Amino acid sequence: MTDRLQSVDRLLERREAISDLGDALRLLIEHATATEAPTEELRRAAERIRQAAGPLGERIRERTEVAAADDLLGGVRMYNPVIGRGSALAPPVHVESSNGVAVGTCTLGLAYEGPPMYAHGGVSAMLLDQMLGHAVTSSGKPGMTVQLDTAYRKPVPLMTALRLTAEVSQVEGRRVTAVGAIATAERPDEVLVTATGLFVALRAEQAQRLFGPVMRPRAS
Ligand SMILES: CCCCCCCCCCCC(=O)SCCNC(=O)CCNC(=O)[C@H](O)C(C)(C)COP(=O)(O)OP(=O)(O)OC[C@H]1O[C@@H](n2cnc3c(N)ncnc32)[C@H](O)[C@@H]1OP(=O)(O)O
Repeated sequence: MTDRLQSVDRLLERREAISDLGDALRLLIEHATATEAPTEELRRAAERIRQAAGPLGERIRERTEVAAADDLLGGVRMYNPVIGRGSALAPPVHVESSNGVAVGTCTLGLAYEGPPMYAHGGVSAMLLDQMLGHAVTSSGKPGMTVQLDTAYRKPVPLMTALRLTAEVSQVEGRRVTAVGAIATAERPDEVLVTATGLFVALRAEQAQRLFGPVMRPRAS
């Protein structure tokens, strides 16, 4: 096997391990949010979790470093808080996108609760910001969100399969507008939340100023 294939194998193995750890963390968060276990059990669990966290903290990256398992240009972000399979914060949303259109699926657990039984409005906005970002990126003109307007029409139920959609609606020079919505998978035509986002493609000097350290090739 060539070195390159071996390194690809190692990368895929690492991503699989990161996803596995992400799954375990999401299970932990969901159980820790839903638990009515005895108080003593909570104290024991806190101690065991601190023990598990210790070794993970022994080798950590700086803010200016991209995770070794990520591929920025290839769109792999293992710790993104919406789509990252390694992120304890991410549902995670599974997204397919092309030509300015994105479709996502996820189910939100009790950890995302705002009003009882329903998603927090900030979570819905976060999901939609990400979805709009995918639509915009897949249109070939990636940018950063400069404005996000959300309209909450009906509450988003937890523990229910959701369907998220987004599409580019307007391109004006460096400004790209995208619109998106959240519905349940069962009733995709019943809109629960909508969003309109304005994205701005960065000028070269803006990209350098904001992302300079992570744009440099990794030292091997
Ligand atoms: C995994 C793979 C897939 C990838 C999928 C990725 C999904 C990620 C989704 C998450 C996206 C995010 O959350 S991004 C994170 C949140 N966003 C941010 O932190 C952005 C913070 N904002 C900024 O740093 C700055 O605003 C910049 C650098 C974006 C733009 O700089 P600027 O100085 O404001 O704007 P400038 O370049 O001069 O001008 C750009 C044009 O946009 C206009 N403009 C700028 N802001 C606004 C505004 N709020 N409303 C209207 N118009 C605006 C200007 O008037 C100008 O128009 P004209 O003169 O040209 O006509």
